[in-house]
Amino acid sequence: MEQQTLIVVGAAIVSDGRVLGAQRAEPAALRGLWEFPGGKVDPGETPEEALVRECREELGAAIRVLDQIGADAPFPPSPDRRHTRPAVLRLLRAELVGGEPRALEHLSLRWLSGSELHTLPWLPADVPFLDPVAALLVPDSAALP
Ligand SMILES: Nc1nc2c([nH]c(=O)n2[C@H]2C[C@H](O)[C@@H](COP(=O)(O)OP(=O)(O)OP(=O)(O)O)O2)c(=O)[nH]1
Repeated sequence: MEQQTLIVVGAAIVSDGRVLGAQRAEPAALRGLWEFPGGKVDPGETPEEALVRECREELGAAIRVLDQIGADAPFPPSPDRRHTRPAVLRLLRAELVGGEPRALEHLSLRWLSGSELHTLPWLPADVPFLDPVAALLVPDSAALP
């Protein structure tokens, strides 16, 4: 039987021209790399519901999901085999509607301008999304008051 594709949703939360980047704590092979907050869509959940849940759990914040950025990007099984199904990363633009994000499960969080976005080591699946996300941001921090 063919395995169903695992959808991982990430949130490009944009506020004041910056996007929220999150630094992974685990697994060891991914520790220190940057990602968009989010996670796997659970059975019975829509991708949007999963993203709202993940942001509440990981950031302690409420978001509203807007539209999808780019197309689903396939990525390989996780190095620790926590998932072995074919997987795609779906990036959804979102806005904060409640609470200030906190690093409840990440090593750190940063609000990134367009130029800062490209200076960090991202998970490989995220790299193709950086240019379309940067287009939504102020070009660099110096441009902000
Ligand atoms: N959250 C998130 N995961 C990403 C991104 N890019 C990327 O390749 N991934 C990968 C890393 C993991 O292999 C997988 C998501 O796993 P996860 O551990 O964040 O998901 P989860 O919270 O649902 O995990 P679990 O502990 O319930 O198993 O997707 C991204 O931008 N955000």
